[in-house]
Amino acid sequence: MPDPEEAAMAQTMIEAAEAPPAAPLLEVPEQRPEDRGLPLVGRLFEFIADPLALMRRQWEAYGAVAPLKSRLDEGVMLLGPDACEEALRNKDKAFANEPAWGKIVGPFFHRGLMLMDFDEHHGHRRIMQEAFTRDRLSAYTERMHPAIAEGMAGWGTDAKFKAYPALKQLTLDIAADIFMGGAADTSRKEMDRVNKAFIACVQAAAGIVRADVPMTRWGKAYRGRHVLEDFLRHYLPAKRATATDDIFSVLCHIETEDGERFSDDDVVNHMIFLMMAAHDTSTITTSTMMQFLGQHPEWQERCREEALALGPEPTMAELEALQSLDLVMKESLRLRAPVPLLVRRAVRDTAIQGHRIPAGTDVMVCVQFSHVMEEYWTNPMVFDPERFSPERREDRSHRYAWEPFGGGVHKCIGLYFAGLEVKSIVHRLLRNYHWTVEPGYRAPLDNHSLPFPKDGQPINLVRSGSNR
Ligand code: HEM
Repeated sequence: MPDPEEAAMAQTMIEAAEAPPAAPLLEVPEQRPEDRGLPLVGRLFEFIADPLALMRRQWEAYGAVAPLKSRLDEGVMLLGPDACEEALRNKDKAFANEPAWGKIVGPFFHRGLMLMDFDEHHGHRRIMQEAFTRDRLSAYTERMHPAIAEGMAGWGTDAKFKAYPALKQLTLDIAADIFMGGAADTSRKEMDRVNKAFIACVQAAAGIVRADVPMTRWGKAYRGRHVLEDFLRHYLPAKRATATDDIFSVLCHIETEDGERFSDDDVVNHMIFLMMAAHDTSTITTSTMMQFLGQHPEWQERCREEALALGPEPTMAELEALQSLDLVMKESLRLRAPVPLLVRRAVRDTAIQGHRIPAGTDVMVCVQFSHVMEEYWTNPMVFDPERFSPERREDRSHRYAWEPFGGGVHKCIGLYFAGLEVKSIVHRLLRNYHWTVEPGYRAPLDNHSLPFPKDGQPINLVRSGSNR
């Protein structure tokens, strides 16, 4: 009997010998002089003004693999789901996260899961997976409802309600409970300082001076990181001592089947990253949903009917079965991906879509552009949640046509958590409020870090129920 492994290897060799020779690799197109942008920062300001417009211009000028170079960086933009898929699947392990994300958020979120690579990332992800099992998610959901009810208690009727800052505060309050399990030793004033420290870290992504210089975004973030570390280390011994169902305690106690656990440093680093990863993304998604529901009363009513059919504190399974809300969430994530672009660095020579990508190249995986390409979506700029319905499933036009949570080994580990949090918030809003937004309103986005509405996203909010 031939050894099956040897037989398979022989078969592979025969196939390789018979395969037509690989086509020679193309070079990434030369950047046109008019696309050089400003000295040093290149096209940064063009990106900040309108990322999608820049992505579109690049696609039209160069196609799926577009040069984006400045005096400091050798970059390539990947446009369209084929190119994005190749980079995110990372078949030959040529792309690393740490050197790319590290340049943007590194000192403040170092050793967070997204900033780890290859075997180390795999090891940490296996442990962290234990914090996101269905049982755990179900426990977080139960805890979330009272935190949301309390956070929303102060909201009243207001013709110019600023939805974005209110939701940001709400998701911070939820995080204090679900992630931290409360912070009994910390006064309200001290907690505000911690929140500010956290926000300083998040905002560092848009810093132009990338060093510890006082008063700059990075300077503030360096100090912020210290505040966060001190805060978490203060509570660490108590969290290690007693297992509770907040994420901080869970990270202290989880272990894999092989008995692997997080060290104290790991717990602190993962906590800081997790809070960052969960916070702005969920806030942006919720506020986008509020905008579209305010502009499309028929959808708001449809979602409200489903919300009223359930109690005020639905279980995880009930939330997952809210069909209309799910369609609205997917469509909102499509039109405004909270993370519009992912970054990688080639750590060895590789190729994307037949183009040579030398080691050292920074690549930008342009998720948001895939979401609005006419090749994959009908009337892509129109809010049409039904496109995700079982009859249409436009997102199936390509495996990476809709990729708000990324793909490959770094795909968002919190995507189910995010769905539960966002839906729990909107569920309660639908039961207690009606709201409208001007049909022609377009949120003026600040794109320095993740895209948020600069005007706070005013809505006309009318209270219609009493914490039901
Ligand atoms: C709507 C909300 C969210 C969106 C759109 C989102 C999006 C993403 C994306 C695009 C990535 C991939 C980054 C990359 O490949 O470079 C990612 C990774 C990650 N996300 Fe989320 N996220 C959301 C909510 C959350 C929440 C609620 C948590 C935690 C509770 C979380 C934790 C993480 C972590 C830990 C990673 C790194 C995973 C890894 O590298 O293995 N995210 N997220």
